[in-house]
Amino acid sequence: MLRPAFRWVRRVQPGSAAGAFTSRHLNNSASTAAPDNDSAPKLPPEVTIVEVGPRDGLQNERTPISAESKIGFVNRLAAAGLRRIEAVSFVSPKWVPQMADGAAVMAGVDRPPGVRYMALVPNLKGLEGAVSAKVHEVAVFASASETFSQRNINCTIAESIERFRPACAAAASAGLPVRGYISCALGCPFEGAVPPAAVGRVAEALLAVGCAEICVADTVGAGTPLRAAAALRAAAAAGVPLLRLAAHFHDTYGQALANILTALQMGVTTVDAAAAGLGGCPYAPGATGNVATEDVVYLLEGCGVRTGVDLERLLDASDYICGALGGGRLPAAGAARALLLRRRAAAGAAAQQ
Ligand SMILES: CC(C)(COP(=O)([O-])OP(=O)([O-])OC[C@H]1O[C@@H](n2cnc3c(N)ncnc32)[C@H](O)[C@@H]1OP(=O)([O-])[O-])[C@@H](O)C(=O)NCCC(=O)NCCSC(=O)C[C@@](C)(O)CC(=O)[O-]
Repeated sequence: MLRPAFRWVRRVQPGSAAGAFTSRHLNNSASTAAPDNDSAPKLPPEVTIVEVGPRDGLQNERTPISAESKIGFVNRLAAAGLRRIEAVSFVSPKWVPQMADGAAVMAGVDRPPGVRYMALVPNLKGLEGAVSAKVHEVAVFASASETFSQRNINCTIAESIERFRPACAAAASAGLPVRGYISCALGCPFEGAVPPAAVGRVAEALLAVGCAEICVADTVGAGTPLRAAAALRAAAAAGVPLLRLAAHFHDTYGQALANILTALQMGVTTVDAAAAGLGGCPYAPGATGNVATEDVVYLLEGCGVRTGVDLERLLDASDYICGALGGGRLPAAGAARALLLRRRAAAGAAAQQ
């Protein structure tokens, strides 16, 4: 059984901010107010959502998206209250053409106080691009699976760590904190099951090269709560403090929210999500989108956990990027889809009056 390391509970009082949130977004037949009884999940009072839509969400889109649209998306996410946004990557444009305009995107985004932009970098060259673009944080990305490492960044896990070493040193000199992703931590599209011990080894190596935060990532979105807990426990046992662990779950098998609750009950307080559930990795066949930010906000605020995100403004961002992607794009499911459809129906009805 999973034993929560932390026992934070925040109960929602009628009329509180979280209560007001639920009444605006629910039908009369349902309520997300946290039950005032001992069966309520033990959750932290607040959670940081790292918005990865502009990078992980868009990198796999086949049709080129203009820098202007990416900038409009990022600015709306910041306006919605998201305070850490993975906006771009500086990777080889031959490998991921969609992300080739990272410098132009970063040159165009608003920089409101308190908003931190992050860039994904695979090596020193990428780090140099990120520093020039004046991001606030960078992320390197290793894998717990050898095959995925080869397919995604064309080197072994050990070689990837050696590439990160100079990049992390240069980031430290530039004053940029580094996040280290562990991709395929809950399973690999090529190797299948990934042992938690592999996650622990990579976590230890990423810490050793200077990563300040370790992000356990379910790249294929096939993990379940027990597998999520085992991977997070392995990273924690390798020496990563719970408050420096982040959870990144794709939702291919519809397990992401359950996995997030598990992570939060263990004491993790940082989770990744992408507006409108965008996403997928070009080198992870079969994997679909990230857990939708709307779904995470809806769940957490409904459980009395503060996210700082304004759901209406988040929908502005999702509506905007879905429009830019064209083809009548909508989130696949969940609160993200329901809320966006409801908003569009209301706008349509208002236009007819
Ligand atoms: C790592 C490499 C570069 C190795 O690629 P390579 O071909 O082995 O390396 P190379 O050093 O021979 O470089 C090839 C070319 O790329 C250039 N290059 C080299 N580095 C850079 C750079 N930073 N920025 C711009 N250009 C770069 C380099 O200069 C050269 O250019 P050329 O001489 O041929 O004209 C390549 O494999 C790569 O860029 N891979 C990135 C793949 C990627 O972005 N995948 C998606 C992100 S990972 C992910 O989605 C998972 C995650 C993090 O989200 C977690 C989760 O969801 O679970």
